[in-house]
Amino acid sequence: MEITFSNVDFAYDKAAKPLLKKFSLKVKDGDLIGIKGPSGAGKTTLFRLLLGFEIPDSGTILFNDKPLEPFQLQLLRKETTWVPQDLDLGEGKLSEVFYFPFTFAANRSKSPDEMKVLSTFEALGLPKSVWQEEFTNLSTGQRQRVGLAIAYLMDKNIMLLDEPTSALDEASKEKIRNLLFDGKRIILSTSHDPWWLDRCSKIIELK
Ligand SMILES: Nc1ncnc2c1ncn2[C@@H]1O[C@H](COP(=O)(O)OP(=O)(O)OP(=O)(O)O)[C@@H](O)[C@H]1O
Repeated sequence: MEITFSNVDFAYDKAAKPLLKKFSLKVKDGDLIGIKGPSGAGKTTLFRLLLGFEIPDSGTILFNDKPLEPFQLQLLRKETTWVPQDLDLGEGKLSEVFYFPFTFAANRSKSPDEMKVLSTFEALGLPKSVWQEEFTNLSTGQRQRVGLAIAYLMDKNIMLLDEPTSALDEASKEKIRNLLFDGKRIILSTSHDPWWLDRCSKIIELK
């Protein structure tokens, strides 16, 4: 698979200076991309453009060499998981809310049994006890690892990770990298974390 941003300009406020100016990037299977830059530089906006929530003012975004027309966008979305920095699964015990992302048609076939979920939690250093906890009572780092567990279990070819290590200790970071990075899928990550950026195959800096 291949994703290409070619000379993309984008502004939310069309009267203001563009947020992204002539942004170009080519990524392919096995790439682990780190996108860094100050808050507000447009890192998350790149994900929104890729998923078609925003449209470039000029330039093109290609998925497997084809423009993101509705059909191609649908194909891309099917292949993609986005893990936000602060996952919100709503109210309820984790064992109840965990399956919500697996209720969507594109993910239903990936819905894991409880044993698989708990063994993934173990691999990410999450104690089994969190399964019966209220999701909203989990720590930020635990919620983040739940999001990454969901991404792992969905097993998509493209992962968009927002600050994947921001609330994690070094041991957990290592576990997450080992679990998610299989050398085959595309991982696009926003990050301020030198530890994570050091392990990326390519770093993009937004000003
Ligand atoms: N839907 C929107 N409508 C208008 N402006 C927006 C919208 N989303 C983001 N912005 C603005 O665009 C700029 C870039 O936002 P973006 O979330 O892409 O930044 P970021 O680099 O991911 O920041 P952070 O590191 O804080 O997450 C910010 O100034 C933000 O306020």
